[in-house]
Amino acid sequence: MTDDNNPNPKPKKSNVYTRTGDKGKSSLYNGERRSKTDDIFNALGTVDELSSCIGIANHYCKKVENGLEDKLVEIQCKLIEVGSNIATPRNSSHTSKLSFTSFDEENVNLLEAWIDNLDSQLPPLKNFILPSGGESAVFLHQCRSVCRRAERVTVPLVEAEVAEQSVGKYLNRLSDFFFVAARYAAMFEKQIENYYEQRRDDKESNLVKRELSKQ
Ligand SMILES: Nc1ncnc2c1ncn2[C@@H]1O[C@H](COP(=O)(O)OP(=O)(O)OP(=O)(O)O)[C@@H](O)[C@H]1O
Repeated sequence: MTDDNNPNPKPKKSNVYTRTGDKGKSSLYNGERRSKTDDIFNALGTVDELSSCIGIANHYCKKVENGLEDKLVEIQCKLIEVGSNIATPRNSSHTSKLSFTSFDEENVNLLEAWIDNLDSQLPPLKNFILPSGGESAVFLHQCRSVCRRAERVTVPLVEAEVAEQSVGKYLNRLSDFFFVAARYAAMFEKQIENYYEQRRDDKESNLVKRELSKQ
């Protein structure tokens, strides 16, 4: 019997897996093979994790149409470019690959403009915020803290001139964006934001709850 007549043909092998990474090594964008324990893969993996968190946050932002949706997708695209920069060591890659994966500092300026715009609408902050404020806000806070970890694991690569400085700046500014975006999302949904307030009398709770109101 030929394959054409087989009622249950085996599906064609997927190219999702090549098995080349089974022994714990993988490829950088310049073709170099390194252990998956390398700092570069740690940073790439953390940036990828951040993008997944943004996907969750955006799922909730879309439900309420709070206006952050397009920005979050735009950031996910930029994180692909951050990953390409990290995966192409500045100090050991061909010039053509370097220029193709350069990360434009203009991306940082755009984030700053978004931060300024959102922050100008928020009430000023006097206390530490506890991640709170509804579904969109809490996932945006998670994005903020995962982003800070992505920054921590990327900084040594920037210091070693493996990744560009613009990438370090972008991740640093991005956690600030998530902070204001989380507060904005809570305000948009008229949710309660929880704050920590230091009290002298330790019988009293440190928790303060406040609804955010538009400035
Ligand atoms: N564990 C990991 N953490 C972060 N980045 C990774 C990891 N594994 C691979 N990568 C990066 O992501 C790219 C795609 O990953 P993929 O899983 O296809 O690679 P692989 O494990 O080397 O291959 P395969 O899964 O086909 O055996 C790799 O080329 C590498 O740059």
